[in-house]
This record gives sequence, C-alpha cells and structure tokens, in this order.
Amino acid sequence: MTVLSISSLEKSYGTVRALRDMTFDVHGGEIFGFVGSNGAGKSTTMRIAVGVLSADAGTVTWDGRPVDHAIRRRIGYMPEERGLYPRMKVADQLVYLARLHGLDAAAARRSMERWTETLGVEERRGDEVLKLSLGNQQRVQLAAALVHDPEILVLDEPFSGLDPVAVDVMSGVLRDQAAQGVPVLFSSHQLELVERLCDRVGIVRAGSMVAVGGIDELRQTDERAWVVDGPPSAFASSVAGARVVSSDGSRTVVAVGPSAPDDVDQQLLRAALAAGPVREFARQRPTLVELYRHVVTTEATPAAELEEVSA
Ligand SMILES: Nc1ncnc2c1ncn2[C@@H]1O[C@H](COP(=O)(O)OP(=O)(O)OP(=O)(O)O)[C@@H](O)[C@H]1O
Repeated sequence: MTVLSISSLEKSYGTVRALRDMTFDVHGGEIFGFVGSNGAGKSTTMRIAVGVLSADAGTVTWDGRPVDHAIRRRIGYMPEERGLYPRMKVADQLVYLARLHGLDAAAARRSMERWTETLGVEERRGDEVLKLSLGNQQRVQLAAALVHDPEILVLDEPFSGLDPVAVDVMSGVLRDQAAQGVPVLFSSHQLELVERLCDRVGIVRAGSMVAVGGIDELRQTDERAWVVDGPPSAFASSVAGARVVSSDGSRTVVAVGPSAPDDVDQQLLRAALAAGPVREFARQRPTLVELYRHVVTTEATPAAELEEVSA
C-alpha cells in the first residue's frame, strides 16, 4: 500500500523550536486529520512534507522514496497563506497551474472545467480571483490543488471560513479522492468535522505527535461510562465498582473501571429501573473534542511548549 511517511522531522525558526521528532504516516486511501493548538507545528510539517520548506533533520518519503522534485509535482497542496494570483481570472489561473504540472492544453482545459463544476464555481470562471467571496476563493484554491490530478493531497485548513454547503462539497471531494487511493492530509480546528470525516486523526502538541489513530482507537480507555436519564444518582451505589461522574438534574453519568464484569451495564440498568422510570440509558463515548482537551492539557507543560533552543 502507498504511504506518505513523515519521520523524525526537526525544525527551528531561529530560537523557536517548531518541530521535534514529528513522525506519522498517511496511507493511500485514507483521510488523515491533523489537529493541534495554534502554533503546534501543523503548517510547518505540511510545508516540509510538500517541499516548500526544508527540515533541519528527518525525512519525508512517498512509497519509500524521498520526496524529490518529480514526486512534488504529483502533490496537490493548499497552503495556509493561500496562493492564487488575485488579478488573474479563475479559468486562466487553473489552466495555467495544470499546464505547469505537465498537462497539455486540452487536458488542462478539461480539468479546469471539471473542477470548477464539481466545486460549484463554474459561473465564476471569467472573474478575477480578488472579486470572489472568501468561500469561493477557497473553492478555487481547492480546484488549484486538484487540477493536475494529484496522487497526494496536503491541505492546510481547507475548511476554515466555509459555509455549511461548501463544507459538504469540500468533504465530498476529499472522500472521493480518498476512495481513489489518494492519501489526504488536512489540518483543521473544526474537531466535529474532523471526527465525522477522518479515518485517522493525529493530535500534535508543541511540535510532536502526541496521539494518533482512528477515532475509536483513540477512545479506548480503561474506563466505561453510561448516561442514565431517570432516577436520582443514588441508584448507582448498589452496583459494585460504579462511580457517579456527574449528576445534572435527572441525568447521571456513571463510570466503571477495567475490572468491572461484562454485564455491568445490565446491572446498572436494573438498578436504575428499580429506583424509578428510565428515559435514556446509553454508553457514553468521549468525543474528539474531549479527547483533544485531555491530550492537549495533560501531555506537556506550557514551559515545555515554549522551550527554546540556542540559535
Ligand atoms: N516563518 C516563521 N518564522 C518564525 N517562526 C515561525 C514561522 N512559521 C512558524 N513559526 C513558528 O513555528 C511554530 C509552529 O507554527 P505553525 O504555523 O507550524 O503552527 P500551526 O500548528 O500550523 O498553527 P495554526 O493552527 O495557528 O496555524 C510557532 O511557534 C510559530 O510561531
């Protein structure tokens, strides 16, 4: 299987250490969400991955080969600072970019037509980029990343500032690309969207990857919890090992540790029903937002994040 492999990247900007041993893989056909606080190192990693910035140490390989000029031409990249020519017309710009990547004139034209249509900006082909709304500029920016039919997609915050319809369009395009075997790496602060869309997620903190995996994998904890909407929380005390995590009106969250028996959920439900009517009984799983908060607040101290290296 094809894999974009980012391995042990180190990068400092003067005295600021932006990346430290940044390591992860993105497989062909998967959508990988790259999340982390402002300044955690996502854009720096992506810039190095696509070759617009060099690392101080570490490697980026595609299918086991270092990413060189030839491979770079096969990457579709949406930079954070965007990169369209504001005074150029949408169609001219996309055809130009496709030709730069080696498509002949007819293929470049066809690709421009295809992507402006797919992304809903075909009416804007004759407009200068600067006259478009920000959301439409972003759609054109995605078209620019796709117009040469790339084998790898690296997108820096492609969803920021998009309306819900544009988010759906963009999500659909990323899914289609992944379905065709393209590895899709994108950064975002919209964690619910990342949770919905991604096969795997990487949480970065202070220049390093601190958690990586499928959402379900990341959710694996030793503790299991249930939400019970019904009788007062005292019912939980009759089940051995059960602990009330929170109680808000008629809603109680009850957790058990790793040694609880498999049928502890049935015991809890029986105990709740014995105490009164139960309107809801559901397993509670942490959301990506909760996992993120947990990882980002417990993995390192702010002092480590701000650690500087001597110039
Ligand atoms: N050109 C630069 N010169 C100096 N420092 C930089 C430069 N680019 C990034 N940095 C610093 O490197 C660190 C990582 O920044 P980076 O932009 O990679 O983070 P990010 O995770 O993409 O953040 P955000 O979510 O805010 O976009 C930050 O401390 C940032 O201030």
